[in-house]
Amino acid sequence: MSMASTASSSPSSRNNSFTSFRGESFPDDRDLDLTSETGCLSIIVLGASGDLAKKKTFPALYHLFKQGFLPSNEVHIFGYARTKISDDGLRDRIRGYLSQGENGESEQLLKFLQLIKYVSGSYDQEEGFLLLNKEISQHESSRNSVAGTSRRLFYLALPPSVYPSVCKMIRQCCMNQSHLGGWTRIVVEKPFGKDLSSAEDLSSQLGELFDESQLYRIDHYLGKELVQNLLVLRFANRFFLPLWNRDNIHNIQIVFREDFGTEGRGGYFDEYGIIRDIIQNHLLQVLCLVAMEKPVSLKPEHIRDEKVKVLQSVLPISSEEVVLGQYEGYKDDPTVSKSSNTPTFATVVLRIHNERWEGVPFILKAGKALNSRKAEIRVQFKDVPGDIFK
Ligand SMILES: NC(=O)C1=CN([C@@H]2O[C@H](COP(=O)(O)OP(=O)(O)OC[C@H]3O[C@@H](n4cnc5c(N)ncnc54)[C@H](OP(=O)(O)O)[C@@H]3O)[C@@H](O)[C@H]2O)C=CC1
Ligand SMILES: O=C1O[C@H](COP(=O)(O)O)[C@@H](O)[C@H](O)[C@H]1O
Repeated sequence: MSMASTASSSPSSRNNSFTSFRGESFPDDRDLDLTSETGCLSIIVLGASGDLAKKKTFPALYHLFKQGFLPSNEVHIFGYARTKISDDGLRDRIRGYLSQGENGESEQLLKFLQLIKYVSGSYDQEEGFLLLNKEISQHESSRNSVAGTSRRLFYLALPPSVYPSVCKMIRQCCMNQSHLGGWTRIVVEKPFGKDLSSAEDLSSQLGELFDESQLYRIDHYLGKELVQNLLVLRFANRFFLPLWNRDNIHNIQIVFREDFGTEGRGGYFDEYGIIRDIIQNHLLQVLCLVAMEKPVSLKPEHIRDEKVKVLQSVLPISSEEVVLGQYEGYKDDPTVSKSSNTPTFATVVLRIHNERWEGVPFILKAGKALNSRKAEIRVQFKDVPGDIFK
């Protein structure tokens, strides 16, 4: 049995999910907070010059805009990065990734682009962030918003190495005075750090600056339909329930492949590589959903608890069960170091030591610049006894 999600490579038809696992299907106690959900909203995309911003963040915001969730009289969008470009420069970069009307640019698209302003600055100096704060405050006062009553959402479309300094700058220069009913929230991307110690450091650094309720850790694979459907497939389906175990399943493959390379993303990718970029987060999340026991309920905490048990049952990986590779031409990308040995392809076999999965290999594979673009979960059942088909 194989479940796949194939993405088109045309910019305008890419999957632009903006859902974290705090989506509607997984209600969270924090969603019941009666903090302000109306009034002036500033969305600040940090790293706006980059790949994530153009391929996913701005297109996702555009989808929300088209559906009426980002009314022009309340919302303003700010892009922030070091690259020195104008407002129109940023609009030109993202325009091709936003779905357009049949006759060229729709009025809606033009209205959306007009909501976007760009501010250039560094990630560790006050100067840029003070300027950003000034722009946000100007937008708030133009909407007659009383200081402190408005909402500020900072989306870090940046390599994790700069999260601590960026968060410090936001804390120092750009906070909304939330005691008046508004709020400041921070969305951080995967990977969360580089290894265990950097992840723990990052956690404590962010924890010192923000309350947990202000922090949103995103993994966009959790918003994909195929991934969201896994819970239903596993736990609301009598057909699969009795089969989902070592007695019936021979192996499970969770595969991610892309038919394009890093394309100028070396500033982020080369420091992290395919394991941290894809396997440690997207594929492990999928593995957890495929392998976990039924959670007590759909509450995020209950799902998380079951995922943690799966991860705790994974045996140390054997080096004989790992393959690493780098595609030819990777180092020709000017943003990649000429001496890089960062893997762009990896296969790793994980073994889950528990009653359900003992002896069933979970084969995780991810690669860039391969011959097709697909994300796939392949469940290979055992042969039936007395097979007559060979
Ligand atoms: N690209 C994608 O499809 C997805 C990416 N992500 C995540 O988003 C984050 C950003 O990825 P992506 O946009 O692809 O990466 P990019 O390489 O495009 O980086 C984004 C921006 O960050 C700045 N930047 C890049 N490298 C560095 C560096 N070493 N130090 C400081 N600033 C830097 C650059 O802006 P400037 O120089 O102008 O300041 C760049 O435009 C990563 O954590 C990634 O995991 C998540 C999901 C999908
Ligand atoms: O997180 C990431 O995901 C994208 C692939 O996402 P998809 O939704 O288009 O499948 C990948 O290209 C990128 O390297 C990685 O950072």
